[in-house]
Amino acid sequence: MAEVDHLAAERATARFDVEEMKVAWAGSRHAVHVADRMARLVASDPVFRKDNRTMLSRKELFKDTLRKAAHAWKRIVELRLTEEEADLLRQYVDQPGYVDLHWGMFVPAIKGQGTEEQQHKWLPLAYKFQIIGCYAQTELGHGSNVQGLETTATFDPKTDEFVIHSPTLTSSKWWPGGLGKASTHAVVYARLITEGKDYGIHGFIVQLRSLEDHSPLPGVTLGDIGGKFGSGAYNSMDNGVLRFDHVRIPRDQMLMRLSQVTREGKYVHSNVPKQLLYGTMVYVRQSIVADASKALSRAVCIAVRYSAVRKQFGSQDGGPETQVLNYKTQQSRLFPLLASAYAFRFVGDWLNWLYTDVTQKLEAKDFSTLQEAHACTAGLKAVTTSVTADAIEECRKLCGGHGYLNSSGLPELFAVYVPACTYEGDNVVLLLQVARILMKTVSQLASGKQPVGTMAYMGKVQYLMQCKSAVSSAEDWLNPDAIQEAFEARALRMAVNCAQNISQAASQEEGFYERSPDLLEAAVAHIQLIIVTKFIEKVHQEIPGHGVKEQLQALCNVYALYILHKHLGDFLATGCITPRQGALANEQLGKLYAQVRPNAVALVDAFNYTDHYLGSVLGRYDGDVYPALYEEAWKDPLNETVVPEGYHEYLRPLIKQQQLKLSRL
Ligand SMILES: CCCCCCCCCC/C=C\CCC/C=C/C(=O)SCCNC(=O)CCNC(=O)[C@H](O)C(C)(C)COP(=O)(O)OP(=O)(O)OC[C@H]1O[C@@H](n2cnc3c(N)ncnc32)[C@H](O)[C@@H]1OP(=O)(O)O
Ligand SMILES: Cc1cc2nc3c(=O)[nH]c(=O)nc-3n(C[C@H](O)[C@H](O)[C@H](O)COP(=O)(O)OP(=O)(O)OC[C@H]3O[C@@H](n4cnc5c(N)ncnc54)[C@H](O)[C@@H]3O)c2cc1C
Repeated sequence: MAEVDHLAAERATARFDVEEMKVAWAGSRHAVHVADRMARLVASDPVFRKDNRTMLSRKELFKDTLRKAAHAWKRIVELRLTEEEADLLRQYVDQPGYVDLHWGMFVPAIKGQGTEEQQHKWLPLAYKFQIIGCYAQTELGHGSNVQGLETTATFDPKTDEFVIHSPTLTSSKWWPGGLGKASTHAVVYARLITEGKDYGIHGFIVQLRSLEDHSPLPGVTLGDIGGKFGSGAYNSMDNGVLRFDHVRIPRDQMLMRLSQVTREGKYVHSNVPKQLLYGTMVYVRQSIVADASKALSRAVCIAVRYSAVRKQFGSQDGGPETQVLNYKTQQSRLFPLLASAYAFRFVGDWLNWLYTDVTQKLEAKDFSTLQEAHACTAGLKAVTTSVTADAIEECRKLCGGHGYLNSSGLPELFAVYVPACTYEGDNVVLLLQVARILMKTVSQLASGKQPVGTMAYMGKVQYLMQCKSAVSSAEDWLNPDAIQEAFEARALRMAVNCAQNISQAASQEEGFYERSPDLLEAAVAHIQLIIVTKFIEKVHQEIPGHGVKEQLQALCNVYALYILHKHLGDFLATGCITPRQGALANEQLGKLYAQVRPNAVALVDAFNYTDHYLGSVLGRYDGDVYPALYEEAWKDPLNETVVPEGYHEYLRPLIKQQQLKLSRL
């Protein structure tokens, strides 16, 4: 705890119990305690220091990542941490590295697509780090279009092996994290060819490097793909390139849970949907949604605390300067982001529940919710990452000039975060998947088929296509039913409009292609409806703690009315609300910001982030920003010498030359 709390006055104005809000944010009292313990464990360990990260060269940064990963593993083993604790510890280490892909994709791919026998063989090795794995799907020529991958896995019945080959330059695996330098193994996605027939993309476990000296195995060419956006940031990750020259692997290294190749080379597909092959991506997409709320809340925490500390311009009578957080423009830019952080947290929790539920159903051979899981994970991944990436940049601007310094933590957070809009599915490509499912659902309405899950509202088509909002005062917008109805009507009408336009095209495919920009917006409207709905449902639950429910209610309204205001064109164009009702929503939004203002600092305190995890001099808990900024500047390598290197070669001759010229005048 800080000795001098420059934000004490802010904390004193909070009208709710911060400790109970921590519980609401984390999900349970247990979750708060575990997270707290792990965060402090990391913060107090000098190996996990990260304040110098942006000053390291790529090689130093990579070595630092290896050191941190090894040390984290040592601590996990020494302290016998549970899986939950270990995950949190890695999160607080806060440096992207090969372990993210090992635990996040390699292990889940084997769990999801390997037979029990294969799991029994490979998982214990992975769990003990006797092998290190990555997920090698994307190629130089194709990422989004998975069916377009070119790597081949041709079965050779003579030797009972698959021959893995990269037939073209564009078939080189390109991007997999952990592949470049660290992984010994990969789950490689390749076209399965047997008995002369191409059966499409399947997963194979392939060893890449020697377990003795880490050198590439014969026929394997691999390395790192090069430096990436920003200093520090995602450059700690060894995203890699990989080519195979007729590399042989035993037949039983094909992941055979969904389909098999027999000893004779016969292809057998189990009676399951082929999309289960994409299961690892679905799993990671849902975890990326949870991650979005973490990244967004970090940026917002920095911007809120700093905005409370920073003062600009005085009162007209020469009194004290104004905290920039008191400017209405600052509030209208910042508070919707604060509300979004909470919204994403709760929708992330719900998505995690949905994913668990779908997984259990799949195990019982019930595939009925697969489409719902795909639509929700793809759509929520796309919307939450796009918003978060933009929001981090907005938080940088909200911090003025100091936000541009590395020591603010925001440039690195942005650089680390933006690829989330691309990896695990480009956001536009994913939203078009949602749109495809929306169009399918609309087309089935006429046949009387009742939509289910998050599409259930579309079943109210008769009502939602003609309903008119009853809002007649700003306060009416505080009614969750009014909000819910407006969002449902907007989403449905946008989808139906798209479907009608598509039906006028020469073919469904051509119509979809022509209308894809509108479809994107319809998909966003549907996903925003899900986020609003889940926030409203959360607030309806019993939430203990003085004032906690009231604050969450206010944030829920901020989120919904901000989206309504931002996308007013949609609501007006579809006739869901009138211009007057739009103006009333904006009026209410202003009142809500005033309600949030005294609670703002406490609302970000409830994220319970240590100064180490935040990694920002602007976001310090104690608000003592200026001495920290001043001190940080002196740590820059440029300040190691008073006179810079290069002075004698370039500056002195220049200055002397000018002096000489002047003296000749
Ligand atoms: C400051 C420091 C901070 C440190 C913090 C550290 C954090 C670190 C976090 C690390 C997290 C992540 C690391 C990044 C790792 C990245 C990994 C990757 O990127 S792996 C590669 C991912 N690749 C993709 O996502 C590719 C995207 N493309 C696709 O998913 C598909 O190809 C698709 C869906 C676009 C098209 O597929 P296809 O052509 O086969 O399908 P159709 O469109 O024809 O659809 C057919 C049919 O299938 C249904 N479908 C499609 N996908 C799925 C699915 N996943 N599940 C279920 N069903 C699916 C689709 O709806 C159609 O259904 P139908 O009924 O036939 O209409
Ligand atoms: C940091 C990072 C880490 C990654 N880690 C891994 C990993 O561990 N393993 C792995 O296998 N891969 C990984 N990837 C690859 C990643 O999954 C792909 O980059 C991603 O799926 C996007 O595919 P792409 O690069 O082919 O983009 P493209 O599909 O080429 O996208 C280019 C543009 O075309 C647009 N576009 C493409 N298709 C359509 C369409 N049908 N309709 C409209 N517009 C379209 C996109 O919106 C985009 O604007 C990683 C990528 C990054 C950046």
